Amino acid sequence: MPKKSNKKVTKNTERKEKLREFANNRQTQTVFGLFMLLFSIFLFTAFISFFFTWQADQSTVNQLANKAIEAQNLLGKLGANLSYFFIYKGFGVAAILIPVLLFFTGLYILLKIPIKKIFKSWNWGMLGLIWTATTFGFFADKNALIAGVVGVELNSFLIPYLAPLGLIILIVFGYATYFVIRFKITPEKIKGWLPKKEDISELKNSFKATESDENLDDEEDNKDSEEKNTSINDENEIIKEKIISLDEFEEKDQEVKPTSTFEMAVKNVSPTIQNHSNINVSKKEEIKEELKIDVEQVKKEEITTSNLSDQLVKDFGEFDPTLDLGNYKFPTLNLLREFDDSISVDAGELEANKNKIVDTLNNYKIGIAQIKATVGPTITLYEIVPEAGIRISKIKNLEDDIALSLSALGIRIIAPIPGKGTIGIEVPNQKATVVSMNSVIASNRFQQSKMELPIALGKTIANETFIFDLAKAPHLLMAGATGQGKSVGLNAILTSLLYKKHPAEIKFVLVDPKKVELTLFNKIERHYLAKLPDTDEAIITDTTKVVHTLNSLCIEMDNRYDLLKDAMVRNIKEYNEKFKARKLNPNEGHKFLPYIVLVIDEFADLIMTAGKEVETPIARLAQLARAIGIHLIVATQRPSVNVITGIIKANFPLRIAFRVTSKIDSRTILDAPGADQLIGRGDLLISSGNDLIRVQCAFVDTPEVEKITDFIGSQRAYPEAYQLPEYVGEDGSGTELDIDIADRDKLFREAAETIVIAQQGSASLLQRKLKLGYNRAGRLIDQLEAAGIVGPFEGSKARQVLINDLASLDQMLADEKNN
Ligand SMILES: Nc1ncnc2c1ncn2[C@@H]1O[C@H](COP(=O)(O)OP(=O)(O)OP(=O)(O)O)[C@@H](O)[C@H]1O
Repeated sequence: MPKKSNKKVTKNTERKEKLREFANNRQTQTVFGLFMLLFSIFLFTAFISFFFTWQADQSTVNQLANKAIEAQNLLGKLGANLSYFFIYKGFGVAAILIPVLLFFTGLYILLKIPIKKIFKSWNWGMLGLIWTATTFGFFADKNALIAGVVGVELNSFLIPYLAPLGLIILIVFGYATYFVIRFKITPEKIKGWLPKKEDISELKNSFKATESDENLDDEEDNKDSEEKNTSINDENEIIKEKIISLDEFEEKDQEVKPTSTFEMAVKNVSPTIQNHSNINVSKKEEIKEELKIDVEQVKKEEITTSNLSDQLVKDFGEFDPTLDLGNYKFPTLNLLREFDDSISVDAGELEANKNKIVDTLNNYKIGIAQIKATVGPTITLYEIVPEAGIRISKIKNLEDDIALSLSALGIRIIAPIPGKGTIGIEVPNQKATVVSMNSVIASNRFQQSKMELPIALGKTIANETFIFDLAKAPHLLMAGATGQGKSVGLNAILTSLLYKKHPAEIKFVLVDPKKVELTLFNKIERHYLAKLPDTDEAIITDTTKVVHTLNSLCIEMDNRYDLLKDAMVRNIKEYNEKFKARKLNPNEGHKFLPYIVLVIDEFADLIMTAGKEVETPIARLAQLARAIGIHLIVATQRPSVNVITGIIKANFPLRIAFRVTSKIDSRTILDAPGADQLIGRGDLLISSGNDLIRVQCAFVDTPEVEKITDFIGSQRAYPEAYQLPEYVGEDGSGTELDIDIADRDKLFREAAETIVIAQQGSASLLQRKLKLGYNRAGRLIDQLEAAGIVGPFEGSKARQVLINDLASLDQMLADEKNN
C-alpha cells in the first residue's frame, strides 16, 4: 500500500512539474498573452457596441444556437451575449474595467512583468468594479444597464441598513480608502501640493533682500527692547549680519564661500556672542525652523530578485547538452557476456601452497608467526607475519626460491605491504577466473560512481572492482609485451566510458597505426568520435594525420583555455556547470565542452616514424590539457626509454604495466620491478605515484565490442563527427601542394628517381633510402605529386607512381625545364 501511494505522489508531482514547465514555457506565455490582448479588444468593442444595440439584441440573449436570429452588436451574437452577461447581469458601465484589466494582463504576460503585479491589478480592479457598480446603482436609480445586477442588488441590500446618506458615506469612504492605499495619498502629500508658507516668505525675502536685516532687527528690537541695551543692539546687528550671511551660505549650498570680512566679523563679535549666545541661537533656530525641508519622495527603484541567468534557467531549465540526442539509449548490460565469476580455488591448493611457503622459509630459518590467504581472480595473496627479529630483505631475496618450490611463474613478493605491516606473497591460481566486463560494469561501485570519467579496469586481488577516474589521472600510459592484454585493456577502458557517458559529454580521438585494433569504433563515429575537418576516416591510421591531429588538439586546447579564461573558471567541470546554468553566452563563442579522450595504440611506432613531431604536441597536451578536459591514453608494446622518454613519463603519473619481458622494461614503465613477474592475460600492475596495485583486467572480446558499437551505431546520431579545429602545417603541407619548381627540395630529383625505381610512392621509402626525417619526406612526396610523378593520397595504400622508368622521368623533367 505505501508503495502505491508513493507512486501516486510521484505521479502527481511529475504531472505538476509538467504543468509548471508548460506554464513557464515562453511560447505558451506568448500565445496566452496575445489571446488576452485580443480578447480584451473583442470585449471592449462588444461592450461599447452593446450600449447602442442592447435593445435590438435583446432577442439574441440565450439564443446563441438559433441561426435564425441575427445580432446588431459589432461582435455578433457572442459579443451581444457576453456584453449582456457582464454589463446587464454583472456590473453595468463598470464592466468596461474588465477588458481593460484583460488588456493589461495580456500586456504583462507578453512583457514578462512578474505575475504578482497581475494579481495586484486584478485585486484592485475587482474592488473598483464592485464599488463603481454600487455607486452607479445608487445614482442611476438602480438602472440595471448602468449599474448591472450586482450594483442594483448591492444597493437594495445596503440601503435598508445604512439609508441613502449612510451609503453615500460608505461609498465616499471606499473611494478615499482606495486612493489612500493605491496612490499612497496622505494628508502630508496633499499639504505638499498646496503652496507653502515658506515659499511665500522666501519670495518676499528675495524682494526685500536689502531690507530684511533692518526688518529683522526691528522685530528683535520690539521683542527685546525692555531687556536689551543699545550696545547689545549694535552687536546684534553684526551678529545678524553673520547669521544671514551664514544662512545664505547654507542656502546657496556653498555658493558663497566664507570671505575674509565674514571671518573678521566673527572674530570681532566673538566675545559678545558668548555673552548673548542664547538669544542668537534661538533666533537662528527660529529662522531655521521656518525653512522646513521638503523631502521629495524618491520612487523605489524596481529590482529583480533574480539575475538574467537565473531567469533563463527558470524559463527554460538548465542547459541540457544531451538534448540533441535526447532519445539516446545507453548500451544495456546484456550486450556483455556473463562468465562464471565465482572464484574456485580448492582448499587443497591453498593448503599445499601454504605448506610450501612455510617450508621454504623454514629452510632458510625464517619462522612465520601468522599466515593468511586472500583469493583473487587470478592470484592468491598470502600475507605472512614473520617471527620477531627476521629481516625483511632476507625474505625478499628468497623470491626465486619460493617460486621454485611452488613451481609457479609470476610469484611476486611485496615486503612489506604498504600500510599493513605484513609481507605479501602473490601466487597465481592454478585455474584463473576470467573477470567479465559485465561484472565490473554491473558493480555498484561503477554504477553509483560520481566520478567524471569512471573507468572500471578489472578486479583487485581482494576481488573488488577497481575503478579510477580518468579525469583525475589525468593521462594514462599503458605498456606490455605483445599478447599480454593491452588491446583488451584499451577496449575495457573505452567500454567503461561508453557505458557511463552520453555522446554529448565525451569524444574520442582514436589513433590506431595497426589499423585493426580499433576499427570497430568506426560505427560510432558520428556519436562519439572526433576528427579533423575534411577527412574521411575518423580513426587515424596514418602518421601524417596523427601529427596534424595532435597539433589540432593543441589548437583546441588553446581555444578551450581562452574560453575558460573568458568565463573566469579554472577547469572544464566548472566551465560546463556555468554553461549549464546559462551564465555563459553562446553568442560570445561559449559552448558546452565535451571531454576529449585521445587514445593512441602503438605509440612506439609513431615515435619511430615521426619522432619529435609527435612527441612535442603529446608532451604539450600531457602537460597542459588536464584542466580543459583532454585526456591521453597511450599504449605501447615497446617500453624502451627512447619511446617512453623522460618528458612523456613525467606527464603520465598513472601507468599500467601488463606483463613485460624484462625487469628493465618494468622499471621503464613503473619505476619499479614487478611487471616482469606478471602472468599475462590481463594481469597488470597499475601505479599512481608510490602505490602499485595488482589488478586482473576485465575481459571484453571483439564480439562484445561489436555488439556495443552496433547498439550505439544503430541509434540516431549527430550529422557528423565532432570537428576538431583545422591545422595547417608550418609549411602549409597540411593542405596545399608545392607547385613552384623553384621551391623544390634539393633532393627532389633523387627522391623522384628513388620512387620511380622502386615504383612505390611512399614517404617512408624516402625516409629510409635518403635518410630523411618524416617531415621532409612528406614534403618531397607532396612536391612529387604536384609534378605529376606520384598520384594522390590513397589512405592506407602507397601512392600510385605515374612515371614508369627513369628515361621517362628524365624526359619529363627536361620538358618541365624547357617550359
Ligand atoms: N583480461 C583478460 N582476461 C583474460 N584473457 C585475456 C585478457 N586480456 C587478454 N587476454 C588474452 O590475451 C590475448 C591477447 O590479448 P591482446 O590482444 O589484448 O594483447 P595485446 O597486448 O594487445 O597484444 P598485441 O600488442 O599483439 O596487440 C587475448 O586474445 C585473450 O585471449
